[in-house]
Amino acid sequence: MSESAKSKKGEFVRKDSAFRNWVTADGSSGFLAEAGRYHLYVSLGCPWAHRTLIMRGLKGLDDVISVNIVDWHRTQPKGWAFSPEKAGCTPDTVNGCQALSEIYKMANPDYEGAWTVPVLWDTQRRTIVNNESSEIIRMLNSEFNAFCRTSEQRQLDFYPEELKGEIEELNAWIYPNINNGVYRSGFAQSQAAYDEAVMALFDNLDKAESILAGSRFLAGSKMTEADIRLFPTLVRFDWVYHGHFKCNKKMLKEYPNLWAYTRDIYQTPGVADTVNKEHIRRGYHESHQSIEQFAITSIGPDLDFMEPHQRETFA
Ligand SMILES: N[C@@H](CCC(=O)N[C@@H](CS)C(=O)NCC(=O)O)C(=O)O
Repeated sequence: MSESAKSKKGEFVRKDSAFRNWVTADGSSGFLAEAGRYHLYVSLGCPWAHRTLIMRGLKGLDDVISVNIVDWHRTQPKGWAFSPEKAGCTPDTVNGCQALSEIYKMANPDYEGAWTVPVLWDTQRRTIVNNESSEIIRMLNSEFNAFCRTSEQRQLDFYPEELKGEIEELNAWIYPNINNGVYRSGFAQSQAAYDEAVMALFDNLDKAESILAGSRFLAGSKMTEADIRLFPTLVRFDWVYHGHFKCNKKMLKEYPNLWAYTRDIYQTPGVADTVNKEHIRRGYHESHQSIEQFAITSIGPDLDFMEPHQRETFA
């Protein structure tokens, strides 16, 4: 289980991404925003890569930034590979590589970090611009406005000036407790680490549920980056986190507001096409088989055996 992480005391810790350059509208960073120049490598199972596909879809950049999709099954030690013969997977149409590791080596022959998705590749300078999803979505939100399909999509700003502070606060709360909280539960290597992570996860889902009881989106009436970052975790919850990652105190669909909110985002034009149930389910189950060895006892669902049964009304 590399998953770009090390464990101490059985806790799961995610490593930082290595490539941190920025594409800008004016090219001052050395990476000018241009149509057809940049390319995304993603896994449809990966929630971090999923953010980038959602932002690309919402901003109408499908024809501007091309995408390749890796095999849902990440094998060891090869990592992500291209398996165009499998449903929903593509070849590497830009570099003709067999595995994502080759793309990292092209960008930096000395690179020794994890070969993670998403990767934003520059076809002109033939290097990785950035492999940190939170930064890639910021670039797609603001730097490619000249190329959005419609003027409405050009106007869309998921990180508006007046909400920046609130969005940063939401991100700082949601990332460790929910986005990464499911991983901290699923990848825990001790019962104590799991117990702590799973309790915190559900406490924080309760908190999100109460925010969404009073507001359509996390930061008010408009969808923001914070929603785009929460949705990939929620859409995976009942398919994989509930069972495979043992986040099974409740199903997402038992939270009326979180479940309706997830459907609201799913039904937003451009989003449903980014959700692939088979890549998500098979990706987690086939890529993370080793987690079963830790024999963690799951929290189990909340059950109220004292709820009135009314069976006595039968004759
Ligand atoms: N910080 C990165 C994390 C990306 C990440 O961890 N991706 C996982 C897939 S969900 C991966 O590619 N792991 C491969 C590995 O760790 O070897 C981001 O948000 O972009």
